[in-house]
Amino acid sequence: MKLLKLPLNPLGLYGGLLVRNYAKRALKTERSRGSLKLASSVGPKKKIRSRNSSKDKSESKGPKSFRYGNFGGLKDSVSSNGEGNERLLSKITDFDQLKILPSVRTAVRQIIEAESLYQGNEIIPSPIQVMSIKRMASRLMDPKLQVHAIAAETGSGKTLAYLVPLLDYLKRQEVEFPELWESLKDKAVIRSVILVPTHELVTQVHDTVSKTEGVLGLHTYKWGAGSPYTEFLDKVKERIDILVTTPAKLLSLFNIRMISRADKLLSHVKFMALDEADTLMDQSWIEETHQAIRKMPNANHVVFCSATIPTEFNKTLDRLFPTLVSITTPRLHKLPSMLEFKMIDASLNPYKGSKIKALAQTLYAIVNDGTELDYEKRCIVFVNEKKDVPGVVEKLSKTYGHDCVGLTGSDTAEDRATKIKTFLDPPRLLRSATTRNSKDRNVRRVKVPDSNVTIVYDNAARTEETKSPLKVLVTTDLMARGLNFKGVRNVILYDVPKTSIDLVHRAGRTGRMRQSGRVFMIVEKSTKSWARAIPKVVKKNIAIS
Ligand SMILES: Nc1ncnc2c1ncn2[C@@H]1O[C@H](COP(=O)(O)OP(=O)(O)OP(=O)(O)O)[C@@H](O)[C@H]1O
Repeated sequence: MKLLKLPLNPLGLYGGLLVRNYAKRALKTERSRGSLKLASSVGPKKKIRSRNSSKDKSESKGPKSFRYGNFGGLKDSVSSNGEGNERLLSKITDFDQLKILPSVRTAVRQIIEAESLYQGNEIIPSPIQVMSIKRMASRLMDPKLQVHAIAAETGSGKTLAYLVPLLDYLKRQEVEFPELWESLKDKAVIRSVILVPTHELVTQVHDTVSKTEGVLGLHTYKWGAGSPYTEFLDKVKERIDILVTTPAKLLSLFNIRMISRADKLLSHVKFMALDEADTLMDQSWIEETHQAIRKMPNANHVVFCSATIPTEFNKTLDRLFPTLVSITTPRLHKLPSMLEFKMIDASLNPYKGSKIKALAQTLYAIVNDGTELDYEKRCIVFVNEKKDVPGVVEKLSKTYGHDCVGLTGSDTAEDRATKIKTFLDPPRLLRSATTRNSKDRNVRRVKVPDSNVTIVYDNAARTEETKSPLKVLVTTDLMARGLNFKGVRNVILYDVPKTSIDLVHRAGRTGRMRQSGRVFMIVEKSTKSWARAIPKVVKKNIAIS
């Protein structure tokens, strides 16, 4: 499809353009002083090329870097200014060294203490947090539009990487622009918006954001699946400093009869963040996302955030926002460093092609391997197709007796929230750490034939009072994005993911923020050639592209 390139104004203003592969309409973007005006021109509706029809370039090129799946599709992760970043990251090891208001620093520490499972001796900013806070602090209050794209590996603390600048912006606006603040503080306005793709993420991100209300006196609101309009209206009357919602929900503002001027509510939004941005800018989302962004024309800051930068997404952002500043860490597109990656070949004995048997064996190994002895174990099983979830759940529950739930987009929002809670919460302590008499504890290691899986039999895990129950969640990519499964140590890829993007996000549900984690991938005749290299890629710390 020919790209329709319209003239770029030397002052950085830019005409419309055709967002290839994603949008059906030309996006016409122009920028006036300090504000972003996105007006869609009714560009000719272009047929969206289906992703599978595009010949995957990596197939023709052969394995230049580690390309994976039908089409790798990840932008080669050359992090900008590698040298400089290394120096910066070695110097800054404390939030006190970052230019943020003391009250915001206090709020950040409270959030991390309340939420993080990482029990290091002191709280230190993660690399992406250092880089994004440092980068944005320098011109945070400039009246001109600034666009940033934050990208780092899964579980690296990206939420705070965009939230800290947002909090600092709101609080500095109050202090440095007192007249403006006086005119806003008692008004029905929304000051900033965080857009995410799923209602689970609305809840998760708002749980974090709401922890700032006490120390920073901010009014936050999550407008999720079940939130009634009347509740929203009550909240907005009291001013909403940070609204966490989805693009569709934000757009529904314009369908509420009781709100005559929804545009006025959003005219004061000065900071917007799009988390899991490559999803929000994907072909199935971009219409809504584009419209939602257009409804906030006076934003000073637009921050895109993701753990993966698909090539097309990168091109789209470059064309939509030529002044965009990308902030990436050297670990972008690498699987978490603490991850153990194991493969089970279902085509070999004893599975003889049965993936469900391979899955059952892996779960058996997890139950009996003596890990997480004093805690309830949890495992997430990812399948490629929603239609396969019930069958896998049925087999695991009925044939193998596992405590197993299935979760897909067909579930109601309430059911999804109930089912996922056990996996998002920190691990449940089963009993005080029982001392095991080491002399009668024996551990046997049995290697599963033709695989790199070793089953560790630990008798301490098998006696009734110390048996660790295992809860299993079977789901799809719907739950692979952004969800912070706290302390989940095991992810099983029942199907080989179709793309590198899916692989990175699924595997990234474990091994988060310097914690250990294991990924077991079940391969079969048709997939093992692709997948064979992955354990080495992880071991050698190579980026997946
Ligand atoms: N500086 C820090 N020190 C310790 N723990 C942290 C720090 N920053 C964030 N965390 C914790 O790390 C975990 C992962 O953070 P977060 O969910 O923001 O990661 P992410 O990069 O957004 O992951 P994903 O790419 O999967 O969305 C959370 O439990 C969070 O509380």
